[in-house]
Amino acid sequence: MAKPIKDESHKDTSAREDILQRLFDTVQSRRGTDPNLSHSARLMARGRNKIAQKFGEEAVECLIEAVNGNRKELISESADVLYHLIVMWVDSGVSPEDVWSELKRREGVSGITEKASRPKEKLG
Ligand SMILES: N=c1c2ncn([C@@H]3O[C@H](COP(=O)(O)OP(=O)(O)OP(=O)(O)O)[C@@H](O)[C@H]3O)c2ncn1[C@@H]1O[C@H](COP(=O)(O)O)[C@@H](O)[C@H]1O
Repeated sequence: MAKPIKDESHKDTSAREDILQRLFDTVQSRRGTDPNLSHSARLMARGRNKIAQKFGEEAVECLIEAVNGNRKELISESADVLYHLIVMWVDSGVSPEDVWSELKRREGVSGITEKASRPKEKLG
């Protein structure tokens, strides 16, 4: 039998948001600095397509580790994905608060309920 659903939305997530916020602030501070001294600066200097390509590559590496059941490597690749996602946010002018707000807006709404409420596509 499936486990009952628990509401976890009351839990304090500030520590998790903190490290991502700090990483975001660091990457943002690297914008326009010497690409020889900062990997983030080098990546942003190479442009949005390169940033997106690197994010995609890291995401694929991450899913390969998940599919293969390699927990340790999945953790490492997940950190790479989050770093490259943050570089993409900085480059695109998206702040962590923008994303947290969207997640907060969705809190408590089951994906199943949300999907069922979408307008049905007309056939034919
Ligand atoms: N979390 C990370 C992080 N994760 C991965 N990487 C780097 O990402 C690079 C990925 O290497 P790849 O060979 O895959 O990519 P590439 O060098 O772009 O090469 P190509 O694929 O284009 O050939 C490596 O150099 C990693 O060290 C990171 N670089 C920086 N950070 C964080 O960002 C902060 C600022 O770093 P700098 O911008 O370098 O000062 C650091 O203090 C860290 O907290």
